[in-house]
Amino acid sequence: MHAAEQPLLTTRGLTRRFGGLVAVSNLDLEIRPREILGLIGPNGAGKSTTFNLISGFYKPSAGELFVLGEDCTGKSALTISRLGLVRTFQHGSFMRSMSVADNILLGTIHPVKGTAARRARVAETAAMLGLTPFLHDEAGSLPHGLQRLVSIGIAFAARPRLLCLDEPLTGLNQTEVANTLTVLQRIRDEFGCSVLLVEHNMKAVMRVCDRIVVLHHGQHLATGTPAEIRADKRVIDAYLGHRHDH
Ligand SMILES: Nc1ncnc2c1ncn2[C@@H]1O[C@H](COP(=O)(O)OP(=O)(O)OP(=O)(O)O)[C@@H](O)[C@H]1O
Repeated sequence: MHAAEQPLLTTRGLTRRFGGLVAVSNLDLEIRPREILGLIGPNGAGKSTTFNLISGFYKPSAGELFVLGEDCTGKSALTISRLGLVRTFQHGSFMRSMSVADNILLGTIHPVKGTAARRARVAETAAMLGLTPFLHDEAGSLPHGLQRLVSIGIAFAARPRLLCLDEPLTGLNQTEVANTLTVLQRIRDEFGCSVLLVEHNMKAVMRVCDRIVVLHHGQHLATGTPAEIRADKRVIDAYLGHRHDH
C-alpha cells in the first residue's frame, strides 16, 4: 500500500468495559488521510469513550489501536499525540485570562522549536481561524464561537495529521457553526489534516463530513457517506428518528 493511502488510524476489536458495562464493543474503525469523519450516535452510545480510547486517555480492555501503522495499543496520550493525533475537550480547553496569541502559543511548545518559528506558527494559525484581529484580546472575553476556535487553534497549532474534536459546535449559533465548519474544511483542504468530529448537530455533520460512523449501545451500527447514513433504516430507527439538533 502506498504510504499516502495508509489509514491514519485503525482500530480492531476495540473494547472498553467499565465494571459490567461494555461502553465500546469490538469496534473496527478506520480514519483515512484528508477526511472529515463524523462519529455519531445517541447519548451513551460510546462516542466519548471511543474518542478517549483512540487519543490514549483510556486504555482498551481488549482490541488494538494503530496510528500511522504503529501499534499504539495501551500507549500514553503523549506518545499518541507525538505521532500526530491531537484532541480537544468537550467544553473547550484554553486559558481564559491569557491572550489569544499566548493560548495558541501553548500549542506550539512541544512541536515547534525556537521563538521565531513559534511566533510564525501562531500568526499562521490565527489567520487560518480568522482570529488575527483578536490576537491580543483576553481569550475569555471573546464571544463563545471565537472561544471555541481558540481551543481548536491550540490543537491545530501542533499541525496534527488527525485533529479530534469533541462536540465543538455545542452552544454555537448558526453563523458560528457555519464559520467553524468552514475552518474544518480549510484544515482538511489546505493542510491535508483529517478531522474526527464527535457531534450531535446532525445538520452540520451531514454537511461537513466525508464519511460517518454510527455507534449504538457501544456497537458499530453503520459507516457511510452522509447520503448513505441518512437513508439507512437502522440509523433512522436508532438515532435519526429522534433528531438531536441541539
Ligand atoms: N468513566 C466511566 N465510568 C463508568 N461508566 C462510564 C464511564 N464513561 C462512560 N461510561 C458509560 O459508558 C457508556 C458510553 O458512554 P459515552 O460517554 O462514551 O457515550 P457518548 O456516546 O459519548 O454519550 P453522550 O452523547 O451523552 O456524550 C454510557 O453508558 C456511560 O454511562
